[in-house]
This record gives sequence, structure tokens and C-alpha cells, in this order.
Amino acid sequence: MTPSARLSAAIEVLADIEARRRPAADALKDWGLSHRFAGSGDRAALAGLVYDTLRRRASARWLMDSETPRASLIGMLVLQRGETVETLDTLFTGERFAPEPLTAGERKALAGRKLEQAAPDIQADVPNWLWSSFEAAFGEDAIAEGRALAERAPVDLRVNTLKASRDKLLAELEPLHASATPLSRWGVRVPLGPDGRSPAIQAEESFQKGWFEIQDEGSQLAGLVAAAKPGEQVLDLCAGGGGKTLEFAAAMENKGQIFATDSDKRRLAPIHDRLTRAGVRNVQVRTPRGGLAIDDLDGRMDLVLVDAPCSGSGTWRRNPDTKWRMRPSSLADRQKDQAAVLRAGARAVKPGGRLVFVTCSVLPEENDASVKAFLADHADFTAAPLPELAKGAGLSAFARFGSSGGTGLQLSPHRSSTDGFFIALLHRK
Ligand SMILES: C[S@@+](CC[C@H](N)C(=O)[O-])C[C@H]1O[C@@H](n2cnc3c(N)ncnc32)[C@H](O)[C@@H]1O
Repeated sequence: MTPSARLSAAIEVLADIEARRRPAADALKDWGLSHRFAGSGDRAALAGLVYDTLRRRASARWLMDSETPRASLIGMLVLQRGETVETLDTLFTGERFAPEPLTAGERKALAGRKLEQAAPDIQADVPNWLWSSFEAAFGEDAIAEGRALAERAPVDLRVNTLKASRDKLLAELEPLHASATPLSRWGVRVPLGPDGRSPAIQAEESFQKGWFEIQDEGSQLAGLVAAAKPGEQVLDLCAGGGGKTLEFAAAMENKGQIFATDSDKRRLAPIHDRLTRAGVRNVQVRTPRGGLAIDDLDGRMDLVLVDAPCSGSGTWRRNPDTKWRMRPSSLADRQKDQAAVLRAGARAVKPGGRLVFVTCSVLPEENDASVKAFLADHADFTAAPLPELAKGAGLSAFARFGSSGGTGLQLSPHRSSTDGFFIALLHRK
């Protein structure tokens, strides 16, 4: 496909996403099925155009003074990719498979409008109804935070210390220009290719051998704060596919016991293969049968991890369409879920034990507010202060990582070059 034909395809897919209110991945998959001639390079380029447009949807629409998929795409090409009217004219030619030439109205918008004149939520590409939450979380950095969440994310890996060292992995992945991440001692970062594509990291032999997992550095820091130790009894209550279970098992050197469960057994299912590949031997998977099977763990755990269901607002770099699909009612639902999982997790913590609450969100409603509501009902728990959290995570200059409500660490693309993560450490008296 020519570059122009890819732009036409992107407009088609964006229109489908809007008209049918469907996830971008589904619309792209359908497009691929009905255009089997398109090669993998075309598909990747198309996905890049569609996701980048979703990343910049609000600012691109504002720049073009229009909400059509075509306007959103043109706005993104200017804002995100630095295209000019001259370069756009070579692509929007109206010839075979190319989009129609720029209209007079489009030219006028591009010549006259400057993004700095737009409202802050638009400059930041954050949904308007969430803007006050962003300001509460980040104050004067709110625009910079929104912008950083609209960038593409690198691929972060966590070395599996049961099988390899970070140096060994770095040497193995040298051809991919891998480097050590700055914050997590287990982290390795692989940059995106020059075309913006993610490297095919799971095709690496070292992945097949279980030397590493794909895990954002912010998520790794949650594991470092939790500091699971060899010999401990640990419950991973919302284990999902087991990202943090695997991290704990490595930190525990396969000694002690981890119980991994999740209310959704389909999400839990991949954990079995991942444990095998990683060489983990100290995990007991508790598949739910009509309810969580953890009553026997009450008051016995040294550490309980509640990696709570949340809006995912901290992962907008990786899932840009979720920011526009999110609704106030779903935020309220997630807050209720967070209260429920915290309650359930707290029961399993032994006196003197610790409860780690994590979300991949940047919204104070799901973070500080959830912790404060929990503490108000659980007088036997206290939140660790910022210096203690930072020490656990190995962060030296930590003041800027404190959450606005003071109950945890708030990581973000702008602050820590990670996804947005909130981490609180609660001690049981
Ligand atoms: C953020 S994801 C977990 C990701 C996982 N810990 C990892 O590191 O790969 C949140 C998980 O919480 C689970 N969940 C939601 N409500 C729950 C509940 N009441 N009890 C246990 N798990 C729950 C969801 O099914 C989902 O898998």
C-alpha cells in the first residue's frame, strides 16, 4: 500500500470505531480480515496511524475545528508527526486510493489555530470530565502529564532472576538496543523501532527460555515496594495473568508460598504456562469455584497484594482508545470494586503483616481516596509514609513521586517515565 492509501484506510477504521463505538483492536482486526492483500508492514503502519490519532483525538479535533475522522487524522499528523501543509499536499492528492485534497476550510484551520489557545484538557488530550481529577493529582504539571500519557510507550522487561541476571539479558538483547531502566533493578527497556513499531520481543529465544517477562517498570516498582522475601506466605488476590506473582516468586527465590487467585478464572488461566516457563515452583494457583477459595488463609499472610481492578488511566499510552471509552459510571463501579478487594485482602493479612494496594491509574478517586476510605474502616491498618515507600522501591530523589493525597507513590510517564501506577503500603498492627 502507498502511504496515501494507508491514510485512507486509517480514516475508514476511525469511522468504524466511532460509528459502532467499538474497541480499536476489533476494528483493526476486521479491516485486516477484509483486506487480506495488506502485508504486516501495512497493518502495523495502519495501527500506528489509528492509535496515534486516538492518542491526540481532542487536540487534533480542536486544531482542525472539526470532529470527523479525517480531521482527527490530519490534526494528529500535524501535532504528533510534524507534517506540514506542504507534505500533506503530497499525500492528500485525491488520486487512486489517496484521500481527497485538503479543503479550503482545512487549510484555514491549519493556518489559523494554535493549540496553546485551547482549554487545558484539550491541550492535554484528557477527557473533559476527568480534567479536575488530573489537576487534583498533578497540579501545575497536569497538562504535561496528559501529554506524556499521549506518547507511545517503550517496551519494558523484567529480568527473571530465577534464570538470568540483568547483565546477561542486556548482552542477549543488545541487537535490540536494550538498556537498563533507571528505577527498577530488574528492568530492561527496549526502544520502539524507527517506524514506531514494537520489537517482536516474544519471538526472542531468551523469552522462550523464561529469562524475562514483559512488565512496565512502574509495575516492577510495585513489586519492589511489596518486598516479598524468601520464606514468606503471600497472597496475590487479583493475580490475573500473574505478572506480579512471577515477580514475587523471583524475589522469593522460589522459597515460601504464594497463593495466586482472581475472581475471573479466564484471566487467571494463562498463569500456568507462564509459571512453567519462568521456572517458578512456589505458587499455588487457586482457581475460583463459585467464589474465591481463600477463607483458610485468613490472618495468615505476611503479605497480601491487591492489584486492584481500575480505570487503567495510567496505561493510556498503550491503550489510547480506553480514555475516550471510559464513563463516569464505570469509574464509580471500579471504586466499589476497590473497596471490596481491599476488604477481602485485609482479612488475610496477619498481625504485623502488610497489604500492598496497587492500581494502574492516575486518578485520585481510585488511589488516595480508596486508601483513605479503607483506613477509615480498618483502624488496625496504617499507611507507610513516603520515605518508607521510596526506600522499598529504591528511589533516591522521591519527593516528586508522592501522591497528592499523601497515602502512596504516584508514578506516571512524565514523573518517572513509566506507566501511571499508584502504590500504597499498609501495615497491620
Ligand atoms: C489489574 S488486573 C491484575 C493484573 C495482574 N496482577 C498482573 O500483574 O498481571 C486486576 C484483576 O482483578 C481481578 N478482580 C476484579 N475483582 C476481583 C475480586 N473481587 N476478587 C479478586 N479479583 C478480582 C480482575 O479479574 C483482574 O484480573
